Amino acid sequence: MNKIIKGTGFSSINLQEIEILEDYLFCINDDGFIAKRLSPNDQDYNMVLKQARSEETLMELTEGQYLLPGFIDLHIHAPQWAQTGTALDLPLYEWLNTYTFPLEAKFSDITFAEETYNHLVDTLLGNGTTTALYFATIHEEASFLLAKICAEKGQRGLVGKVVMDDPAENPDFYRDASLEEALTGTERFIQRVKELNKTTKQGVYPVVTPRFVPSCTSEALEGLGKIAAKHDVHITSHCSESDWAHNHVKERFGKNDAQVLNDFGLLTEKAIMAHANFLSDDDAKTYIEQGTAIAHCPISNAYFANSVIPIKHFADMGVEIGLGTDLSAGYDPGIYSAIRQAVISSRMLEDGVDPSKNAASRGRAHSRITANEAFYFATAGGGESISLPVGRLAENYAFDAQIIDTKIKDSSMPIFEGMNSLQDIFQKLVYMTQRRNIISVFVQGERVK
Ligand SMILES: Nc1nc2[nH]cnc2c(=O)[nH]1
Repeated sequence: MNKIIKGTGFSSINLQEIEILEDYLFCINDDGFIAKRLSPNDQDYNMVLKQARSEETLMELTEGQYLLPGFIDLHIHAPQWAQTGTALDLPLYEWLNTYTFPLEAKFSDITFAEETYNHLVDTLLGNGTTTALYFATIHEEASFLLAKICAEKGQRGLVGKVVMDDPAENPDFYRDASLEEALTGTERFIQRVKELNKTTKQGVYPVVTPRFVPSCTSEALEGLGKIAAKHDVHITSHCSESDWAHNHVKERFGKNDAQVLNDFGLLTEKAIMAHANFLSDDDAKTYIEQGTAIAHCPISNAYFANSVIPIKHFADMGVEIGLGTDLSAGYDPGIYSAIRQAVISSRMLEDGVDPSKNAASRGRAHSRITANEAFYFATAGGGESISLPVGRLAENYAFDAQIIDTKIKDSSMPIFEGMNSLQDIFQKLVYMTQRRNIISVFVQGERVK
């Protein structure tokens, strides 16, 4: 074994249940997978422990330290890192045109891209995000640079070079030069990232990325669907995010976003669609049939989605769901905040928000999710969404993990001797971990923080 980690970890079994892996040994092989997981009751436990000690391959967590799976961010606009924490005062359409497109246009400058992307990937790893699905920009070089930075820093990156080719919908200063260039550039990008992946232990993956239906011509959407099928790659986009975006697509095509994307071959097992607030039940059934996932972005939804997505309803139907920060429509680079906001927003949907209405008609019943469910979305659900063996501290999964130290200096974690069960501690980790508590991060068995 390459290394053996001894400690207490938490990992999702399913949406509701968390496994408490008390004092387990996690045996990591040279390829960075968990080859074996041993509990203190297992016969081999003491022998493996002794051997690891003598071979100096053992890493032992100390008291107050816990292991969690690394988080998976299913929706993040890398160039928008530069404006994160600002510009949240306008509705989606105006926000895109006033702030976001002018910023993204600057990524023709590779030096600016390098500075922004290095800082972002370091920040995400520091916050426990071991896998990220990125929108880059329309620029091939800057998009490829982002994939290279992920590869070098040890993050599992899924990177999309964005397509937005419709002259009627995008500004002159920021759109693809032509349909032809959008499609050939996408194919070239896919080939370059696939080549890079051959020498990247944790994997980097190209993603077909029509920005959203309103920004693309039908020819581009059709071409991208064909390219995704030909190269068997991931697909991402935005779907039915806001009143404006949802209605715009309906007016143009006479049907919902999800059905349009499906008609163009853009809803597949490897497709991840951000937001999806206005999905109908028929749309959700299409997602389930195709194996397409929702990237739930609860913070950004509070600013731009005009609604709270009934995420519990879609989870109960069986849609695959993960979480996204949606920088910079969301302001926090860490998935912990997305977990917390997912719970809070679902509670507000269930109870309703207008105190002038009576309680019985104020909210939408059965909408709340638990911390366990939101944690599932951030880990195992994210892994299922991208069809990769990540998001669990389980055998045959990549060892992507974060070590949380609850006793570190200046920690704000109220855990007192003998007061808290491990179930309580798990909840405190979910609700109260801050960046300073995340003392180590591993991706594919390699320590990256
Ligand atoms: N939240 C969000 N929605 C979008 N819809 C199209 N582009 C974007 C974007 O950059 N952010």
